[in-house]
Amino acid sequence: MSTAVVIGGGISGLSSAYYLQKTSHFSKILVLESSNRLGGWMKTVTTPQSAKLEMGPRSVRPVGLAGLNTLLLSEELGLSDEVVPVLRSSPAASDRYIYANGKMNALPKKPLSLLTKKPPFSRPLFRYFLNDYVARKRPGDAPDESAYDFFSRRFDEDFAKYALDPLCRGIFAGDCRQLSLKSCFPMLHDAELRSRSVIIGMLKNRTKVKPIRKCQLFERKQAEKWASFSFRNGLQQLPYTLSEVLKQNPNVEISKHSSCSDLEFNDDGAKLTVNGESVQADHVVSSIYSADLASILADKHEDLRSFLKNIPAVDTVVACFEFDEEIKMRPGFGHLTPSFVNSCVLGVIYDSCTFPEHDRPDKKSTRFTVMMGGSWFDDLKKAVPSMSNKDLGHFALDALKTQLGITAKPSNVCVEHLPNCIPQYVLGHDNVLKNLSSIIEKQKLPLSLVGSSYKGPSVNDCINNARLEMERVVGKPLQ
Ligand SMILES: Cc1cc2nc3c(=O)[nH]c(=O)nc-3n(C[C@H](O)[C@H](O)[C@H](O)COP(=O)(O)OP(=O)(O)OC[C@H]3O[C@@H](n4cnc5c(N)ncnc54)[C@H](O)[C@@H]3O)c2cc1C
Ligand SMILES: C=Cc1c2[nH]c(c1C)Cc1[nH]c(c(CCC(=O)O)c1C)Cc1[nH]c(c(C)c1CCC(=O)O)Cc1[nH]c(c(C)c1C=C)C2
Repeated sequence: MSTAVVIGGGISGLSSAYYLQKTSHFSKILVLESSNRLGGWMKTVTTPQSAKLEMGPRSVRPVGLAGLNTLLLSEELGLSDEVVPVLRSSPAASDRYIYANGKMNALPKKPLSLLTKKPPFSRPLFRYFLNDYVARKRPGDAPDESAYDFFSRRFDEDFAKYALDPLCRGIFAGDCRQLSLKSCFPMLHDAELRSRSVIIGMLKNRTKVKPIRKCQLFERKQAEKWASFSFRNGLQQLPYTLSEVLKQNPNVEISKHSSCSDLEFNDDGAKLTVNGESVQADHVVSSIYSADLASILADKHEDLRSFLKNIPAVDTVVACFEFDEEIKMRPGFGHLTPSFVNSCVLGVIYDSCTFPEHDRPDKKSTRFTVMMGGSWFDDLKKAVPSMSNKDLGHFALDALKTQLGITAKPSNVCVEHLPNCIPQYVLGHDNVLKNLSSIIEKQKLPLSLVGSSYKGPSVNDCINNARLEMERVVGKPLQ
């Protein structure tokens, strides 16, 4: 009997177990989750009036191979009729704003609008794109470059400040001056190597994704032109359904309230300590934050630990609001704030515009999410010294007032502090990954590293990277 132990019951751990149980490579798969719920950062709170509040991710983009993989998985899990799509024609897909210089600035969405100067930018956007055409190219072996330096060099510093800076806050809750271009935006990095202009290089590299087998959800997404999607009961429905499907397999055991506190590899595989008891495994899949893995690894794995600890992560505070009235405002997905405008408040999501299906069904209401902290968590601590959920809620409500003019009293407020929730791919991240793989390979450790710490933070990345790694373990493609 051979056993695989998966540490962590978030989307990465559950997808790893799902892909593993498709083969008979292991006769037993044990998923350990330290908390009392599955899903990790994917967490939907349902209010007593049946509104859905997303405390973590809220939508998935069905683009690229990884997006297709999530559609395939959703269909396999029987979730096709539960999908709630956002169409490309919806303002929630096309309209995004930057709150800067005291007002809301719509990001250009039509090619013609690139020709005129649109605040907050000081020049028409096509001028930045001309810069890209004549910009100095760096050799392929040049040292890792920050996203900010790349954008300043290729486009303009103004563009980096007003467009890239908020974008990095809206994906990594991070500082573009510290994030690695190559690790955070590999497509841009590759485009520069391939072409004189990054924009042309990106356009050239657009490949048509084709499913390896019939996928009705993919066909629907193409026909209906989806920009993103969630599920009827919120995004948490995906990990919950995954766990329900896994529980039907007698070879899989999912154990909540099971914290792994020690992990040591030996000649027989691996020995784990779970709630004080010893568990033996032939293979270990770690889906937890890399520095948390470092903290449970035995001293003899110091080489591995030192690289795992080298991947920083940031905390965020998520504040969800529900107002029992219709709040009239410009439609869109939401707005972001550049760090020089308001370091603590990263941005606001207009949830009711994106997923009206998640509003309470019995009366008109409006939901918003304010995201705070990230790389500027210390500034948030200074602004809200108590860091109590109540005070953080008031601080977020103040931002809604200043940035959107909302003065109504919310009927529901849900605030959560998410520690180390977004790993940061800072300069040198690619080297850390190379070192980790090389140690695992050289020492033949029966260890898989999956999860948002390594090769992409999106839900799509987490699921797709879990599949790719499980394929490596079992030595064959898994569909
Ligand atoms: C606020 C926020 C908004 C986001 N928005 C989006 C979005 O809109 N779209 C998108 O695609 N992505 C988004 N993301 C990113 C995405 O949600 C995450 O990257 C992804 O959910 C991470 O999943 P994971 O399984 O890798 O890790 P986690 O969700 O962290 O799962 C790890 C699990 O392991 C458990 N665990 C930890 N230590 C132990 C231990 N020692 N023993 C046992 N169990 C342990 C934890 O309790 C947890 O359940 C967002 C993330 C955040 C935080
Ligand atoms: C704390 C602020 C954050 C907001 N979203 C995230 C954080 C950390 C995390 C996140 N958001 C997206 C992804 C997936 C990226 C992908 O490759 O699919 C992650 C990890 C999606 C996303 N959200 C925004 C953008 C521009 C993107 C990229 C993909 C896309 O174009 O849809 C915008 C955005 N995010 C946040 C806000 C307030 C916001 C506003 C417009 C919050």
